[in-house]
Amino acid sequence: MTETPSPHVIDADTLSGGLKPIRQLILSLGSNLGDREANLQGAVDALRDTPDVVVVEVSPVYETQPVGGPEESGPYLNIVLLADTTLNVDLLLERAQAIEQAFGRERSVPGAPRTLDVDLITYGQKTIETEELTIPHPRAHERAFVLAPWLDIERDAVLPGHGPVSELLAKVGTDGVTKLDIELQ
Ligand SMILES: Nc1ncnc2c1ncn2[C@@H]1O[C@H](COP(=O)(O)OP(=O)(O)OP(=O)(O)O)[C@@H](O)[C@H]1O
Ligand SMILES: Nc1nc2c(c(=O)[nH]1)N=C(CO)CN2
Repeated sequence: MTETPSPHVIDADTLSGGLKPIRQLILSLGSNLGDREANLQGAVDALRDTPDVVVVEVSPVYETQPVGGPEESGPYLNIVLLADTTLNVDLLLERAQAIEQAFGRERSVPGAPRTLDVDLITYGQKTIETEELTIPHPRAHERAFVLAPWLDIERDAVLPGHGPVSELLAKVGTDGVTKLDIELQ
């Protein structure tokens, strides 16, 4: 008896010879508790130490007024990173959350002050909608604390589904976000 080969789907990874595709990734990092600068620098270092993640650009540091969250929230320091990765997006979220934990992040109410927040803004051109993850980040287009530092490191950046970051930032405005004279390594 001859065996019928089982049908299988050839995905993009298979077509590329089994090599995992490289995705360009935008990450937004924020801190408004503890030593905010040290928290951000530590997170950049931890991402640099992550196998299969190459940090390509680190934005200038911005001090930003808290958006949402409880009234007592203090100002944030925010940065944006551009990285290349071959990690799949679930592993990336896992890594981002492990780094948040390592910096003492406690999850309480949404928007609560935090030592470290790492948000995935884009993952290549992909659109992802699962229970754990929405990519592009659903609020990135309206957040000057994401758009301003992103534009600094990628002048022609485009947020998939929303358009050029320069146009989004012009719409949102830059009230409440101030570029600082701090350079992270
Ligand atoms: N693009 C994304 N990046 C990071 N987390 C995401 C994303 N999309 C969905 N999530 C989910 O959101 C959950 C809550 O994340 P978090 O506590 O960091 O929210 P937040 O930072 O308070 O608010 P916001 O999502 O508005 O930035 C996470 O557990 C994660 O599963
Ligand atoms: N300025 C500022 N405000 C926020 C931030 C942040 O990083 N910066 N993060 C939030 C939840 O992710 C909610 N509000």
